[in-house]
Amino acid sequence: MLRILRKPFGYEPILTKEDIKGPAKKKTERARNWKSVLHRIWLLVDEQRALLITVLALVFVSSVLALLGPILVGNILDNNIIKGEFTNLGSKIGWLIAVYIGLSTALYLQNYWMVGIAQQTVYRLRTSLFAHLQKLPVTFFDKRQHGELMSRMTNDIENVSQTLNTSFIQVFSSVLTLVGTTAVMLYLSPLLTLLTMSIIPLMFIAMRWITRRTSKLFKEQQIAVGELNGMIEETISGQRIVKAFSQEARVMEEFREKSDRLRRTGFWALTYSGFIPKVMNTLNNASFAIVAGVGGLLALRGDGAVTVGTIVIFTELARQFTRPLNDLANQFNTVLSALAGAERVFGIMDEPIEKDDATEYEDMLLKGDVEFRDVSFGYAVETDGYTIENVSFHVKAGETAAFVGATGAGKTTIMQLLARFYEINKGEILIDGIPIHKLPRKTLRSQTAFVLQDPFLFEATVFENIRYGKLDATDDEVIAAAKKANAHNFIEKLDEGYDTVLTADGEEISQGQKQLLSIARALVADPVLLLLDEATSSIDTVTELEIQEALDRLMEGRTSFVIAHRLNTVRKANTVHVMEQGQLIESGNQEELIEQQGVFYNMLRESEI
Ligand SMILES: Nc1ncnc2c1ncn2[C@@H]1O[C@H](COP(=O)(O)OP(=O)(O)OP(=O)(O)O)[C@@H](O)[C@H]1O
Repeated sequence: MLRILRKPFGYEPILTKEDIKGPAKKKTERARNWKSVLHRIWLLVDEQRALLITVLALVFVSSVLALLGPILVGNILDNNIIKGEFTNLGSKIGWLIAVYIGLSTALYLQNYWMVGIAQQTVYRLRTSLFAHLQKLPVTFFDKRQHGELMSRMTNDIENVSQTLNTSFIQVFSSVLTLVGTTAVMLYLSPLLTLLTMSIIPLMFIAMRWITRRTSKLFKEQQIAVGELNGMIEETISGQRIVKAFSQEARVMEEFREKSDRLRRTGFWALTYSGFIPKVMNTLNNASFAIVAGVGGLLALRGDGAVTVGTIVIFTELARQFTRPLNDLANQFNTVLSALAGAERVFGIMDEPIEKDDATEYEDMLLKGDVEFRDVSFGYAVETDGYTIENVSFHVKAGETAAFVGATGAGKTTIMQLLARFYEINKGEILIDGIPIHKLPRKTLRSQTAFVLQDPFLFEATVFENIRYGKLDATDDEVIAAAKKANAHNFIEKLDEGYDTVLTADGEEISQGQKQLLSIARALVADPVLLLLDEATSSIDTVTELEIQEALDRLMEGRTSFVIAHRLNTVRKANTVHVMEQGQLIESGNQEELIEQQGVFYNMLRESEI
């Protein structure tokens, strides 16, 4: 456990060292190949490269002007004020004003252009990543957590954006300023340079001392923020459960505890980090005092090695010297983590996309005759073996095939193979006699519709949600489909009818109504092949009948594959296929299967359908 930092504010050790530091390998978050990352960002800058080079030139100009200012001031002091020589003072002051106006203009322009370049580059990066995500196969999404992908899309891109916006210029100008300042200082007085620099090790020691403490505390604060946010999200989305189980008081207590933990960590993290500018200031002042004191003594000696002007230039340059050091130290981690983020983004953009090499049947209008011939498939064959094995069946155009079997038997897998979400390992799937891998996915999917158990709704109007199946459908077509799907009546009763905006989880409508919307969506799409996962959730009898009727209308004239949970559906199907552990163990129409007195017969008897 952590050592107790201090007691007075009730600070107590909360997390173990491992909690705060995290697993060792997570600590160094660096790009493996930063050169290639930089090169790819350079490519993304695209037609703005000339502007970027102009910005870099401006950074150079501003760094030089920032050095020139104090040098001119020193010169005026030594050669004009002290000597009482005022003839060229006016022109020198004119130059001084010009230098500072030039500096401000260069700084303004470099920031203005850099922000533009950064935003445009990040826009390109974000758009390319999103476009690439759309082309990736389902297998890619299987392997990754959605949260991780969301983080690529948001956090990583935001990091790159921040770095391009500010860090890029800052790092470049800091390096230039450091080099320039050191050179001028060394030229003017090596001794005073040494004295100015003597403060740097002290600064590093002080910074290290503070950051060692703050980084732990900030991590702890981050964890506390994460926990608090997680809890808030959970409580808001689970509000009903909280209320139903009367957990309000306990939830409030837990919230107070978490919020208090955040308060305590926040207090110490900010207190310690607040020391940084104070310590830097003190050390800067010390450096100022040393240079002024020693420089003054040297100037008094009057041998001309150090003049009053030199001291003024030095104190000004010393101030300029610590700022870039500070900036570089601050930017170091930001730049590293942005590069690592960019590398992760590029990693996704390098993932192979789902290619449609076959173009032969691009414009093919399907009839809907489907045949599986000894099809075997596994999600990860090498490690887990086949999920479905040697499956064969034939569904003629316009017929309905029902699939039944225990959970995990492989019914959904058959549907996914039909939509070509995955490629089969053995055997053949023929659609209208054409092997499925020769049919472009777009051709196949544009003539296929899914009606899922838990229909997915978008945060959009009812119109838009139904039109998702065919984007160019007219309002009249949508309404006709809704009527056919028995959805029209309930839609009319919604506050704004077809213009009512639904939320993503469709809270304002019932489960059954969601099903009706999803049937309307499929009707608008007017597919040849219909893949249907019948809902298992119990729905009131009236809605159930409406759904049945809507489904009958939807299935009419199409080849339908139904994962069936209702006897009624099985009864209407032309063929019923019973699956068990990835194999088709019985096939036939209902009467034949009952006659066989096999698995299907037993399922019926035990009311499993
Ligand atoms: N994307 C996937 N990656 C790896 N394995 C998967 C994937 N999808 C399904 N599986 C596995 O394949 C097997 C068959 O699953 P499938 O969803 O086809 O069964 P099911 O008969 O449709 O079951 P249910 O009625 O519960 O939906 C299961 O063991 C499941 O864990």
